[in-house]
Amino acid sequence: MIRFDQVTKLYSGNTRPALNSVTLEILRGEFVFLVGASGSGKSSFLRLVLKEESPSKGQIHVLGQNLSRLTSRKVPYFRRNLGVVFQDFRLLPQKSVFDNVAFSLQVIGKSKGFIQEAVPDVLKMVGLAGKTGRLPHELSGGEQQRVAIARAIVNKPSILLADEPTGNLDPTTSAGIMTLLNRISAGGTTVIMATHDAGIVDQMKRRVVELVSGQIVRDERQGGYQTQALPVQQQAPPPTSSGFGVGR
Ligand SMILES: Nc1ncnc2c1ncn2[C@@H]1O[C@H](COP(=O)(O)OP(=O)(O)OP(=O)(O)O)[C@@H](O)[C@H]1O
Repeated sequence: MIRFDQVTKLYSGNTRPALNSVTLEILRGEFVFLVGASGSGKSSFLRLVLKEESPSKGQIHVLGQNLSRLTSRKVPYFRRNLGVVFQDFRLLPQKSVFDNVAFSLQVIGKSKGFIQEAVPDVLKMVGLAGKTGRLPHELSGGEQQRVAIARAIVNKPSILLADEPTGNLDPTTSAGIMTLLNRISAGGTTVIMATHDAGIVDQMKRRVVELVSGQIVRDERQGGYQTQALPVQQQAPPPTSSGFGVGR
């Protein structure tokens, strides 16, 4: 579904690559958390999947296509298979909830009939059936993110990329958004979510890929936000010790 083969991304003017020889495969239907400090390369990874950026070295395959062979004319068609959600929602402020979602279908030429059916369906799925006429500023942050998610999934993409989707939300609202993303994943969509939210990652117990300075340092099946393998060792002292042997 998504394959990175020794992908390096060096932005012009930088001396250190944002991604450094990253090799990774993500299968259909997986839910993957991308974690790592600010600047470790998470957003760059997502932008490369979307072909918003091109790698400096290495190959990327998404949905069976080698992205280096995808001509710029074909990129908009390719992106129809991918939904994207951001931390700051990025809704159109003058358009209603309905129109924000409908707009993404209008621009790809969907018929009026299709839009009239698909938009209410997806708004119901994200729990906004009663708020279709509101403007974004008349919604809470969590509701705005639900609109953004509805917009991202209304065309039934195979892959949903989420860049810190809970970054602006309180823990309870974030939990609601995660329930929604979980449901989308259960429907067969591959979800890749970059996050700094340790609580969410620890709770979900999904695949965790950790980046440090553009390199993958951990890829765990049911991981937590922080590695379990590093030496935060709280082992019981050996039976003969007094129990105060730390540091010896
Ligand atoms: N368009 C760009 N031009 C130059 N350098 C960039 C560009 N985008 C990102 N970088 C650099 O690439 C590195 C990785 O950035 P990236 O945004 O991928 O990290 P991140 O893990 O998503 O960070 P955050 O958690 O803060 O969003 C950083 O050093 C950043 O300064």
